[in-house]
Amino acid sequence: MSRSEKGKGNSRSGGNAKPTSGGHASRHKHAESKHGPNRGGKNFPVKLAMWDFDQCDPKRCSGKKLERLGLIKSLRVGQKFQGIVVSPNGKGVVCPNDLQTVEENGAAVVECSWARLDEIPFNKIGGKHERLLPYLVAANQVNYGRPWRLNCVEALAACFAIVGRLDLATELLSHFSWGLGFLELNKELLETYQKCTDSESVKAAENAWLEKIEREAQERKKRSEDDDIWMTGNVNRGNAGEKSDTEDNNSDSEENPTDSEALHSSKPVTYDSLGNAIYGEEEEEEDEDEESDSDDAQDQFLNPSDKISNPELISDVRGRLNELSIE
Ligand SMILES: C[S@@+](CC[C@H](N)C(=O)[O-])C[C@H]1O[C@@H](n2cnc3c(N)ncnc32)[C@H](O)[C@@H]1O
Repeated sequence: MSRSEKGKGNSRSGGNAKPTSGGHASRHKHAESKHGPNRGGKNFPVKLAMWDFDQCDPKRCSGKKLERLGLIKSLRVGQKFQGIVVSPNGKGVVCPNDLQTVEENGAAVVECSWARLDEIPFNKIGGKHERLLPYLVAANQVNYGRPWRLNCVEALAACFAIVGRLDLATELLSHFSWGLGFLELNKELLETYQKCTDSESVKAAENAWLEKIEREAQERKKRSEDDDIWMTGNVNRGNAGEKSDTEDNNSDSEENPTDSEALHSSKPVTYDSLGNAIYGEEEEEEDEDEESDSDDAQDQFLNPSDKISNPELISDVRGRLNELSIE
């Protein structure tokens, strides 16, 4: 029986989705001509594998790119993997104690769409060492800045970095123009996780980080509300914004608008990493970034805590926690 026939048989007994079992001939031809023979994932120091359910845009799919490069091997439904399986179906999180398993048996991912996880027959794939990833922020062009939603190459690299093999993480990500930005964006967090031991200690570090960024967001919100009340001045005086001849009110001039004016203006307010409010001009820059190539857009948030200190993102984080059944 050929490999693809075996895959078909197994996927029938599993869920609805069928993995592509290594892709069709033309893709292999492409891999051979451009990057040398695809040796089924043998071009990397440790084993890399994926179950590919062919649900993503092939042009943007990091798993397919790794396959074209001959770095990763495709597994079929029904086939289990002995190394660390980084999966939304994981129970514990990847931890430094996983180092030996990674070095001896490698790491695998599930190449599928985040929107179609319910189609994946998780009971027919995976292995003994299925793991979630702790809180990390995506740097890829599709989900840039989103916590937990890493793509396949980021997920594999995160696993390597957490177990202390930053060399493998760097090597893998260097095949992607935005790749090393992932390590930069998550530097502090990855260093924190690397200092842990087991799954529980990584989880504790993750919770401490989440509490910290949530506390910071609350503090910024409170500071902005306090400033607002303070700068509004004595409402009993009526003409709070009117110029007077006293020195105290000199800053209320057109040339030097107060924070209150800025806060009440229609211009949007953003915050820098120190919690300082920035009014107006920043928005234009962000718009430019949005329109520009997403590689440039990465420069916006180099500190993960900056990105998450935003009420919308906090609720996004909570949403992801629920989606991934993380307490
Ligand atoms: C849902 S797929 C999306 C792949 C994407 N289309 C790409 O181009 O790579 C990403 C895979 O990476 C792994 N992954 C990413 N983030 C994860 C997390 N927070 N916990 C566990 N696994 C994760 C899982 O194997 C997951 O199925």
